[in-house]
Amino acid sequence: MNNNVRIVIAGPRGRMGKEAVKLVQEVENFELVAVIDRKNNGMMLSDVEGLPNVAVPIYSDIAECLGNVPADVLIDLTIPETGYVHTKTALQHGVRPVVGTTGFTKEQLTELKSLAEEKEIGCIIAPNFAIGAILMMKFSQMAAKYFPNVEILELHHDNKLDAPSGTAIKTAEMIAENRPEQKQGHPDEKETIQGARGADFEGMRIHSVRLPGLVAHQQVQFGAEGESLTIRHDSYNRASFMSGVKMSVDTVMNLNTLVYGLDNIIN
Ligand SMILES: NC(=O)c1ccc[n+]([C@@H]2O[C@H](COP(=O)([O-])OP(=O)(O)OC[C@H]3O[C@@H](n4cnc5c(N)ncnc54)[C@H](O)[C@@H]3O)[C@@H](O)[C@H]2O)c1
Ligand SMILES: O=C(O)C1=N[C@H](C(=O)O)CCC1
Repeated sequence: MNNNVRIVIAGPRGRMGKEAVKLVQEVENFELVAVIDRKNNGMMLSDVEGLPNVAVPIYSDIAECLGNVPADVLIDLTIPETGYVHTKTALQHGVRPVVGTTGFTKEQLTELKSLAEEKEIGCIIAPNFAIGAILMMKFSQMAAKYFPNVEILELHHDNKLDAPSGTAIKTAEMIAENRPEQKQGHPDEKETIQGARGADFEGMRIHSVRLPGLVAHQQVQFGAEGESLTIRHDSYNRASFMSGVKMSVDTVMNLNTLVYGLDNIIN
C-alpha cells in the first residue's frame, strides 16, 4: 500500500511555490500530484519552461483539480483573495489545506475554522513558516508581560501585496494576550504627516518597510525606563520557510480543526 501524502501546490511559479515544489520532490513520502496555476491550464508542469521537470497536470480551477485528482493536502502560496477561495474549496473537497498565503481577514479565518470543524479535517494557516520567526513571536509575547511598551517593525521585499505582514499581525495578537491595551507614545501626540506613527493595533504601533533586496525581517522593540530589548528575526531566503512547510504537512494529517500559526504546534 502507498502511504504517500498526495500534495497539490497552488502558485508553483511563485517565489515560495518554487521552493515548495522542490521540497515535495525531496521528501520521501511526499508526492506532488497536481499544481494550480492561473496560466498553463491543461499542460503538464514538465512542459512549461522554467518549471520543474515533473510530470503532473496543471489546473487553473481548483474545484476541477480536486474533482479529478485524489489528494490529501493543498499547499497554498498565492495571493490573499485566491488563497481564501482555495482554502475553502479544499476543505469542501475533504482536502487538508496548509496555507502560507497572508492577508486573510479575521472574518475569513473564523469562517474557515468553522468549515474545518464541520468537515472534521485539519487546516493550518501559518503567517510565517520559519522556525526562528515563530520563536521571535513567542519570545516577544513572553517579554510583553514585563515590557508593555512595544513597537513592531516589519521589513519585506517590495513585491509584497499585504501590509502589515501576516507575521506582524500575528505577533501583535500574541503580545496583546499578555499586555493590557494601552496607547503607545505621548497621549497628546499628533501626526503632522499621516501614517508617521504606523498602524495601530490596540495602541501598539506596527511599521511596514518595503525595499528591494529584502526578503522577510521583523524587529520587535521593547522600551522601559533606562533600558531596551530588541528581538529580531531575519529570513535571508525562501528555503528558510521550508522546514515549517514540511512540519505543517506532517501535522495537518493528524488534525481535525484549523490551527492559525505554528506557535500552536511548536512547544
Ligand atoms: N507563511 C510564510 O512563511 C510565507 C513566506 C513567504 C511568503 N508568504 C506569503 O505567500 C504568498 C506568496 O508569496 P510569494 O513571495 O511566493 O509570491 P509570488 O508573487 O512570488 O507568488 C504568488 C504566485 O501565486 C500565483 N497566483 C495568483 N493567483 C493565482 C490563482 N488564481 N491560481 C493559481 N496561482 C495564482 C501567481 O501566479 C504567483 O506565481 C504571499 O501571500 C506571501 O505573503 C508566506
Ligand atoms: O514574502 C512575504 O510576503 C512574506 N510574508 C509573510 C508575512 O506576511 O508575514 C512572512 C514571510 C514572507
